[in-house]
Amino acid sequence: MSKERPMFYAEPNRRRFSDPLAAALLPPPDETPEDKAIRLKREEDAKKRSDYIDEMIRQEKLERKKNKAEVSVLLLGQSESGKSTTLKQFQLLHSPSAFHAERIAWRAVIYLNLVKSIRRILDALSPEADYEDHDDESLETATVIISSNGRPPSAISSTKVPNYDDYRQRLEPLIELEERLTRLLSCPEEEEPVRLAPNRSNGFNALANGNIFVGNGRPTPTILIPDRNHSQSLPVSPLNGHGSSPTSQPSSQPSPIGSGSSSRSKEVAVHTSTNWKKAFSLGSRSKSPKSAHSGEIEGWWEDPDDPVHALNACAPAMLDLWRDPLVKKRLQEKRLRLEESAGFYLDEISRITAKKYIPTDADILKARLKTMGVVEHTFTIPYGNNKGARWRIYDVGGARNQRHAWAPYFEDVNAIIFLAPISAFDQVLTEDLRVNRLEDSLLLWRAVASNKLLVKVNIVLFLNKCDLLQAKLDAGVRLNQHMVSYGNRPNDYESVSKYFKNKFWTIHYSVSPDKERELYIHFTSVTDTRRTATIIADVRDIIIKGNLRDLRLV
Ligand SMILES: Nc1nc2c(ncn2[C@@H]2O[C@H](COP(=O)(O)OP(=O)(O)OP(=O)(O)O)[C@@H](O)[C@H]2O)c(=O)[nH]1
Ligand SMILES: [Mg+2]
Repeated sequence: MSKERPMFYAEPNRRRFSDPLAAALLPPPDETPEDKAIRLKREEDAKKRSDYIDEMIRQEKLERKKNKAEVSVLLLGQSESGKSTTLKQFQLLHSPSAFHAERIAWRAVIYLNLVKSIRRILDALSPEADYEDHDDESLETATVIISSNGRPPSAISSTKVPNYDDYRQRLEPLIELEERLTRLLSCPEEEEPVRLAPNRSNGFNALANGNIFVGNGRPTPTILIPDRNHSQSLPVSPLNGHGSSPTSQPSSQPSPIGSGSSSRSKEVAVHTSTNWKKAFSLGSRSKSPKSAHSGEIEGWWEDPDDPVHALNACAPAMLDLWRDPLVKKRLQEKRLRLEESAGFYLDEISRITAKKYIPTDADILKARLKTMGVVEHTFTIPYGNNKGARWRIYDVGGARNQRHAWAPYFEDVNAIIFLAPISAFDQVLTEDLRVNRLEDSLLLWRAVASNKLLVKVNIVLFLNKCDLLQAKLDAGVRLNQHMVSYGNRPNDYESVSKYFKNKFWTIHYSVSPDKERELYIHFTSVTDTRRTATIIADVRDIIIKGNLRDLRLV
């Protein structure tokens, strides 16, 4: 029989000794056509199974690759555009335990925001304020509506507030409190100049100014607490003349606050590395003998040194001041709109000054800390059935003297979320009172959109502070008085927001090095958690898909 075997069987037969699998797969020599059909069917099924398994393995590899994918997102935009607030929303969604763990610590910032707002009001009420020029510090937290000539109105008020001296006296303890809070938050011994990136030719030089500290690589993350004082131009009043305060800064410390008006007019640097959040968290308080024995949790309200006591004692005076119709009138005359910033807390004085006050999510989202340098946060964000991609979100300082720090992040960033506060059309930059804030946003947007390093980066534009835009237009503020190009179009929210969207879109379209690059535009109010969560989910999908496309995974 073996002799009759055709030649082509000879080779496999020889292989039988070295390759048992090949041998096993050989068709039997006496195979009938029926057997052959059955065998072929069996082999076909086996191949199908094998292909299926191969496909599963390929998918698994793909999934693993996807899971390993890292996404870096840069938050850009001018100062007070809402970058840090957007970051807080990401935290709320994707790192809620870390957000909640820091809840108590935000008390200090909220107290300071409130106290500064009160001081801002008192400064505006002082008779000398009529002759005062608005300097940059005064513009920081309170919106100052600029007149059509681009300058804030100066001495236009006439309403006198008869209780002014009384308010000043009753609120005197807040001066000391402001100093203490600033000191507690700033940890001056750890202060050092912010190192900004080398001055590279990145298209931002024209938009940045001065104060460049050249350092190697990426800058040191720092946060600034904006100071709204403008007391240098004011004669000494009880609220300004706090140099004799027993808690004045010791002269050995590099004074971020200290005595005298000049120290208060400076901004205070707060490094993220100083753990200011820890300093104000529950766990940092030493336990009293009572709590040690009873196991009862001791709250900050039992600590006589906690700032809440001074604040709580001043609450009635703060309430009287904020509710006084003459004060409101005077603020109107001075064209100060405190509701737009830390003034939010003024409507919540009783709740915030309560001894057991715990900041709500909304309070934390409204808390204002100015960022300097670049702060990095990482999250694991799930996508589909994946365990999730590692996201790095960089929150930068948006003030002009911070913009040099952005460029080193351009090279390996996957996406940019650019924030433009469109409610700011009637405001000027703190850094340069000659520059309209919206104009600055448009210039900045042009620089980002045209940047060649960013040609492959997904860009998402948040036209932010839409809630404030709506309120402003409802209050009768006219866009065409600040932007002549708006002409006679209707001054309602729909028309104005559409106009801004077109403006930003046109700039992107005309200057983008890649005309095919998609631009995603959202109208946002990033302090609104529910709506922002939906937008963040959309943005997350866009960025992940874009990232996977770049990795050629989809
Ligand atoms: N009403 C309202 N307030 C907002 C909105 N977005 C931000 N804010 C507030 O505006 C202030 C500034 O926001 P931030 O997020 O600190 O601004 P930023 O862009 O990080 O500013 P820098 O750190 O100076 O670059 C904060 O008090 C926010 O609560 C918004 O959409 N609506
Ligand atoms: Mg910030």
